[in-house]
Order: sequence, then C-alpha cells, then structure tokens
Amino acid sequence: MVLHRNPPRLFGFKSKIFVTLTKTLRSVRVHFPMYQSENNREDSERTAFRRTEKKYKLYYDNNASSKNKKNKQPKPVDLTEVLDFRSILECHHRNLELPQGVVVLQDKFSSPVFSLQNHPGFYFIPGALSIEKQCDLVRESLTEFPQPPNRTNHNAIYGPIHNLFVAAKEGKILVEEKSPITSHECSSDFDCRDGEEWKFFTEKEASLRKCKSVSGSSLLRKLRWSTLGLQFDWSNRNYNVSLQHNKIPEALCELAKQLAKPALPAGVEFQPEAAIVNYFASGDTLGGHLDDMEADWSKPIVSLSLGCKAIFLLGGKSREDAPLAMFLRSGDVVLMAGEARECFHGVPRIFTDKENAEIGHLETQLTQEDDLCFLNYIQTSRININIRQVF
Ligand SMILES: O=C(O)CCC(=O)C(=O)O
Ligand SMILES: [Fe+2]
Repeated sequence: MVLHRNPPRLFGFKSKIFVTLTKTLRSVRVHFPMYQSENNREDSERTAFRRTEKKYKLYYDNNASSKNKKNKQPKPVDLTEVLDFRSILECHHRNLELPQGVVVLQDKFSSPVFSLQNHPGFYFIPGALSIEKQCDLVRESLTEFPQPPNRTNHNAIYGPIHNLFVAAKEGKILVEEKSPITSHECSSDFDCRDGEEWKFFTEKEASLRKCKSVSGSSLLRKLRWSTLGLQFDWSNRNYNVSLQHNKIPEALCELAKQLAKPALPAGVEFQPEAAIVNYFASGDTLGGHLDDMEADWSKPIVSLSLGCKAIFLLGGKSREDAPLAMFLRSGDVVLMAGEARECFHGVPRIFTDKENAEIGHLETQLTQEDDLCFLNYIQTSRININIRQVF
C-alpha cells in the first residue's frame, strides 16, 4: 500500500479533478496507486527517482510455489549501495575514518552528527534517541498522537475516532449510527459526513445493530498518518489554522528543539508548530516528494525513526537526479534544512522480517504485560515523526 494522505473520498467522484490538480503541483508529495500501477511500467520508470524507488520496493517472488501471500518470499534486493550511517559511525569510532563525501560535524554531542558534502542542509544523527525514548514515542504515537482534535487519515470517512489503539486491543468494532448532526454543525468542510456518527461497540453489541461496521484492528492496520499541532489539510495542501488543534506535547517539543540545533546558527531556536506521524506496515511506501508548505525553509524538519528499519532516498532538486539510498533504523534522526528542503525524498521500503528489521533492542525493552500490544504492532511496523516550524 502506498501511503496517501488525501481524504479517501477523493478517490470517488472527485478523483479526476484531484489527479489533474496534483499533476499540476510542483511537488506531488503523495504517490497514488494509479501512478504506480504495475501495468504502467513506463510511468513507474519515468524518472531517476522512480527507478531507484522501484529498485528497493518490496516485490514478492512470482515463482514461489505457494499462492499463500504469507509464505511468499520477498524478492532479494541488492543493498550494497545503501549508505549505512551506523557502520560509518562504528568505523569512525574505531579509526576516525570517514567515507568520501561524509563529514562529521561535532563529537561532543553524545551522538556524532553526519552531513554530506553534496547535500548541504542534510544531517543524520545515528542512534540519537535512547531506547527508553524510542519506547515512549512508540506508545505515544499509538495512543496519544492519533487522539482528536489531532486528525488522521480516518477522519474523512469516520470523523474523529477516540481511543483507536485500545479499541483495537479489546476487539471492538466501529459502527455507523445515524445521528441528528447536520452538515452546518461540522467542524470543517472536508469533515462532514451528513448525519453519520461512528462509535465503538463490543462484537456482540455490533452484531445486534446491523449497521455498517469495521473492526478496530483493521482501522489500526490502516492508520497511515496523524497530525499534531497545527493541522495540515491534505486536500488543499496548506496548514488550516482555523482547525481546532492542541499544541505539540511539551516533551516532543523540547526534544525537537535540542535535536534541531546542529542545523541552525548559534542562538537561533527551532519553534515546533506542527508534526506528521507516519505509520508504515510491510509493503507501505512514501513516494518522492518535497515538504514545501512551511514559510521558512532555513528551519529544519526534524524527522525521527521508530521501529522497523527502512530505506530512505535523498534525491536532488529534480526527480531526474539519482537519489542516494540510506538505512533508517529505530532511534535515528534526520534533519533537513536549507537546500536539503528543496530535495526530493521518500521511503520506498521498510523491512519487517526478523533479520532485517533490527528492533532487537525494542523487543528486550517492551516485555511488560502492558507493553506487549505495542511490541506486537512495532514488530511489523515503522513509525516516523517529523516535526516542523510552520511560520
Ligand atoms: O518516513 C520518513 O522517514 C520520511 C517522512 C517524510 O518525508 C514526510 O513525512 O514528509
Ligand atoms: Fe518529507
């Protein structure tokens, strides 16, 4: 599944208009399934960025004898060209050597900060987040961050959903109920669902209601994004300051301010105002895009990785520039500021198999009874939190 952040109803009658609109935008941050269709091979290989995405994307071996997807083997991928900042860090610790084009910024920081000669404004901090911090952020990303008034990809269909993670854990079912709410009472245009209201019920209660329903666990699996702080309106591609919102939680704000420092001149402080939390399951990708809706590009985007290992592609200012592939592991932090903000980037692959996911440290930490549900989720998922200053 390709990560898409537009309200799904746009795939209905509005889809043609929306496709035309998005094609005219300079940066299409969203990849639509129809753009990437396997039937449309030419299109998927059109640019250098697309070709590299295709190289690393998850494909299954067609020749595998079993038709059962669970037993299908992923096609092997050549990972020899993927930059690995963890081994660069280990090597640097051993003998202070660095590969050509990689620069180390500061060593007094507990984790060194790497930058790339060819990509000014891009910074990589391997293992910047402690294991405890990673676990806290995984828990928060699943319980607190998707809570209303924060919006998620589910808002457009179901309206605000409270306590999705707990409901999924308890086997609850979301059921549609007709209510007297009328359109003019809705909080925003793109959130109106003409008198429908969805509520969680136990399986037994839901079966008695005979209404449209969907399981909490299926909704959790399909959770693609949530937004914190100022809310981003994906259909209009702007921050809609009139939407009700909470400030970014204090601890996340402080963390982002600290982490942003290497990308800012001394004395300039980062002001976190909005964040996007991306949830990836096996096979999910985030297509090449630019993040260009913020006013001041000298301020970094602070991007935190949690859970399964991923491949991140850092391209140039054109999709024709061949991107650099690098691994992103749980605890790694990326900063993109200045010129790097004009560079296309995306995530073509996450690794959910035991050998490649590299989440052993989370598995040893999340052992308490209460944590098993988080462990269960993160063993086959990746979460990315990227924090922005909007104005
Ligand atoms: O998942 C990632 O590491 C990158 C996310 C990203 O680029 C975005 O949300 O704009
Ligand atoms: Fe991005």
